[in-house]
Amino acid sequence: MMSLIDIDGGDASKYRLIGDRVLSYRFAVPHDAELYLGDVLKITDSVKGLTFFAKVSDLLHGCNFSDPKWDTRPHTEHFYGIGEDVFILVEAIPLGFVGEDGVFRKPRTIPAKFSRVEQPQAEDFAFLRQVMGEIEVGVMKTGQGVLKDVRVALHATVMRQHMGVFATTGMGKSNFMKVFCASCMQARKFGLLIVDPHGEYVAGGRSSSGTATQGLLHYQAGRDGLAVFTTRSDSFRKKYLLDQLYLDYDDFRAPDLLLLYEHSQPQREVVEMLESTPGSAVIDFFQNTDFATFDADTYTGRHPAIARDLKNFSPSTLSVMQRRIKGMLNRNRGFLRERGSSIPDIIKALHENKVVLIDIPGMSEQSELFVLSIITRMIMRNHQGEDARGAEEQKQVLITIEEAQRVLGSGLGSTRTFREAAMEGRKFGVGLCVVTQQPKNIDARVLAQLNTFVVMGLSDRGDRDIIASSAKQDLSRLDTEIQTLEPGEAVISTLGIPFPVSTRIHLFEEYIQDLNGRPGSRPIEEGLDTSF
Ligand SMILES: Nc1ncnc2c1ncn2[C@@H]1O[C@H](COP(=O)(O)OP(=O)(O)OP(=O)(O)O)[C@@H](O)[C@H]1O
Repeated sequence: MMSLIDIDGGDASKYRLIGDRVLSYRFAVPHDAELYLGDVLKITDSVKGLTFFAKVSDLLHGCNFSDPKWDTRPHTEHFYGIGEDVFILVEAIPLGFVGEDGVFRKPRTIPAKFSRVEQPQAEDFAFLRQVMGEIEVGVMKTGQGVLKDVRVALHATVMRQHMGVFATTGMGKSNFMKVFCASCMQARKFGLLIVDPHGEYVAGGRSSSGTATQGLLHYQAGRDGLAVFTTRSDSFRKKYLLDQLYLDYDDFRAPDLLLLYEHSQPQREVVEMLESTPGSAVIDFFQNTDFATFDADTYTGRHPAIARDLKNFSPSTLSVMQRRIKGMLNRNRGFLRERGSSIPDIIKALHENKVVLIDIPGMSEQSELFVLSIITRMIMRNHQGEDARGAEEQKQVLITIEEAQRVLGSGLGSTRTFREAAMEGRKFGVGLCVVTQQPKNIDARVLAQLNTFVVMGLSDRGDRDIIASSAKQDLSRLDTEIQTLEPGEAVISTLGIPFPVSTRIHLFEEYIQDLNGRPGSRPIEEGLDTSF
């Protein structure tokens, strides 16, 4: 019979590894030991001289008695007592191991039988720290607490390989995105584009639970890493030294209309026909043509080529398109004008590795997608052009798409621009940050392209299953943990970190206070007062 009496005696650990295989460990601990799901433990294999790390994935009651009903018989306690034959069996998932060279590696071997299992000490955290990248988002979580010394940071170089952020509403997605932005402003490793129709990223607002939040401008020490293009009033812009957002007619292409309206087959064909015609020509043609009398053969206006292309379409189809273009101009008149666009400045700021915030508070969902679609297309064209010209250094840009199921769903090709970015972007240094509450409504081919998964509490089993099957690391055994995540907690699976890491995301306000707290940093108001 197995004995749990420790051969080392005294205060030595009674935790000893008894099994099981390369990808799953099992060990027994005393029946009254306090361990929690998600606890990170250290396993010292003194035979091979290796130190393993593992995370508790399950806890079960165990005993050495052959009588299966021992614990339900009357007076059980009286007969047996709760001694060392009654214990807790712990199952754990390996994270990796460190050899004598001090390098952290994926778990490809098994610790020796009866290796000592214990809580890691401060000096052990160096091993976990060495696998982290530059874009800090939180600290490593363990069971009930956190490992304050192990900051979780994503690797900047893998961002072009697309990231997904998955969270049910209220789980802390907005907070995560702001923390991510602040770290990008600090690290300046790639350009990050984010379009905000709610006006909450610039100077804060209210969280989903009603508490006041701060914005990216409050991270005063990182201000050089932020460029804001906004549709807000002159006074707001001047106060915070922001740029005004403009798009011009030539930024527009007919397929952008597909995001704004449902299209019939003939209308779709009109859009496709005009796909590569400059937006200014398309707008001018539709603004100045009377489709009640339009005849391509006798057309004498400024755009004979367009007239020829549209020769075979019915006047009613063309009239509908005319109304839509008028509606599009009306809807977006806050930033869309005939000539003069912010796009070159936006791309320049992205290539200076800044966070570029497009702040369009109060705009409709259609306007948000319209702006995002145009900027995404312009970035893709710019990067494809640079690639063709054989530019020496490839710039990296990450484009955020919030509520991504709207444009990356499995439906019709209404979102070609985004699909193209998802499928081919990485070749040109363009990554997508796909944010959604409903991963199961995202096209599976797009999910398969994502290499970083930030999972923040998904209540729907279908959503969790789809994430587990799409992630490059095995998340299926973390299902219980994902189900029980609290707001602000995440399981992150990413390239460069050899295991899925449970993370307590920083609270944005505390994080920027920490970042701002360096000598020389000033509060936001002070910075503004001295600007004028
Ligand atoms: N890392 C964190 N630490 C502590 N509290 C957090 C953290 N993240 C979020 N919270 C709290 O959880 C609440 C919801 O956060 P947040 O507004 O970011 O959620 P959300 O997922 O963006 O919600 P919605 O989808 O409705 O916008 C807020 O009150 C916030 O303060």
